[in-house]
Amino acid sequence: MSLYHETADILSATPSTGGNLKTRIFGKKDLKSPQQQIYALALETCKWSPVLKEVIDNSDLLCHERKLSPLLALLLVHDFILSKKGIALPASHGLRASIERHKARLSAEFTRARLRRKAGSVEALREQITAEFLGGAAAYPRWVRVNALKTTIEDQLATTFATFTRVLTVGEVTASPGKFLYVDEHIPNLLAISPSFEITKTDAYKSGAVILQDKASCFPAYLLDPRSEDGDVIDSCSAPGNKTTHLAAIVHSRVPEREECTQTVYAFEKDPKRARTLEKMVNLAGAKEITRMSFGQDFLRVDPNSELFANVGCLLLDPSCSGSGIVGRDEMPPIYLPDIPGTFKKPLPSSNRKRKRDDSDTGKNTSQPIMVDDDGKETLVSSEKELEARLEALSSFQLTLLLHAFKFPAAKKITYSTCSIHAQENEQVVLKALRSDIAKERGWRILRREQQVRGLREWPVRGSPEASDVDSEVAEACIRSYKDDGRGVMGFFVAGFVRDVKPAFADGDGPYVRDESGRIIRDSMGMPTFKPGYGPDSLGGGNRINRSAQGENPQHVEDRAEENEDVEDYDMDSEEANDLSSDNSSQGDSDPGEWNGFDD
Ligand SMILES: C[S@@+](CC[C@H](N)C(=O)[O-])C[C@H]1O[C@@H](n2cnc3c(N)ncnc32)[C@H](O)[C@@H]1O
Repeated sequence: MSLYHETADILSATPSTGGNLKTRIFGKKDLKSPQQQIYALALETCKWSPVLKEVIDNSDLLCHERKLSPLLALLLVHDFILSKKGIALPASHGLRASIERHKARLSAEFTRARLRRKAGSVEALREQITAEFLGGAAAYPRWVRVNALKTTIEDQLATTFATFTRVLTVGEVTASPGKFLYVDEHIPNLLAISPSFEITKTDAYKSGAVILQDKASCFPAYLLDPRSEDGDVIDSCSAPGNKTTHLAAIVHSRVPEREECTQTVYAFEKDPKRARTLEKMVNLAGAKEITRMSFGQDFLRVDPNSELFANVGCLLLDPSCSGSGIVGRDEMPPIYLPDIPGTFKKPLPSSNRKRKRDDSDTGKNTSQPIMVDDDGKETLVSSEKELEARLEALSSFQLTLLLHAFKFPAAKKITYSTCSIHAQENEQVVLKALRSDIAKERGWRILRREQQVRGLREWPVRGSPEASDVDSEVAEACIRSYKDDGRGVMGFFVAGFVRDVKPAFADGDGPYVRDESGRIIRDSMGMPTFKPGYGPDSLGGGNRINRSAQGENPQHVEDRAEENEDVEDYDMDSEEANDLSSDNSSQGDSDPGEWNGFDD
């Protein structure tokens, strides 16, 4: 089936199919065309559909080409008029011919549609259409993290953003159309720019010099504040890699000139498919030297007492969560279909097809909302009870992960974050962790507000006192953000934990016990550390290149990266591009396999 038929199928699926555009595409296993190409075509066609509908209706295309469905016509005319490469079919293909036969008429109608909108050029029309399409989302700026591994904020202000007008508040960025820019006051190297600007078309974006990352999503790495004296860093749940590359940039920025970086960022990602996205992002961001990735590795299976991690002083935990803080998560984009000749005008599909299960055939609307977590995993939540059960499962996994992080012998700083607004996944996990035996044994405490890095100490939105069991120190220490509160960020939560650590291997009561080969077999608490099948020892060392173990040929990774180039014509932002594989299931579904080693 062609790209156009597959995309039409996705867009014509009834609301009962459930899911938003992303989950419908990336959750589908049997697509022949590249998922990101289908996604970009579908999204751009929806965006342009008010104009394309006019062009198709006024040119009588569907009267002349009876075999074309309205959706197929929209998709083909989109590419014919707006894609640099035109229709992605051989010149002799019937579908392509059915559009190109009407070349003159379609082009003329497109010009008329542009002039009716008083747009002086196609570029001006594109800006107008993008702003209209963004609708409510236009209240959110585009957050752009300047990647210190590749460039500086000064360079970017003088090049990529040279034509922007600098404003003093984030609200001004979205208040009126145009090109506005705000240098964030809380997070270093972060900019907010007008959402209609097509940053994905810039060299800075394509080269990884700038990364699209919501402001709140920059909180964890900044709060963790890894310094050279903190040793190595772990990112336990890494894909698609926004925070991993942010960590690497912070580590890099602290290496004195002419000195080598001695720190390593270890990045774990349980889902092998998402791990490939992580790899692409790490490479593009120039973070490969500092980062060591372990593909398909469950962080819970990592032995904290392995020698490889003896120098790990910081851990960032950003586990799977309900994703309830994500902006625009629940919606399918509106699409305006051309009229079918000889029929009554079809009413336009509702502009916000809310994610409810409805049974259009029977006329019954069963209204069963679907919860999509931040990995794209879908759960039907038809009652409060089901939501509670889902949150309970997520929070128990999140707590397990946090308690596992507490076990790293040299660790002295941890951040825990979610893009959820639910207290069960946030303050409640923090409280349970603080009250745990391991926290008490190892001396973990909350990172109090006054101890936090300046930007986050000054960030005004804090944890909920009720959710923190009225512990005001914990509530103040927790950092939150809410969508729709005018600050232009997504809903997010982060808290930090700290403890004092004596010099390496002095954790707890005494030194480690090693076997003849030097391997640690008992930790400082006298507990055995080696379990067969766990940790790097089980495969004879942690530095093994693991691609072949997964049947992954490095060349294939390159090939896929090249395939993705095809979507350059479309506006696909990094969250979209990076979140290529939202189809994984995130919890409790892994083969309790073994250590896969790090990619070198
Ligand atoms: C919220 S996303 C991480 C986003 C990432 N930190 C970023 O900023 O780009 C959670 C990720 O954790 C992965 N994950 C879930 N459980 C895991 C585990 N036990 N070990 C390693 N990765 C895990 C999921 O597959 C998912 O990719």
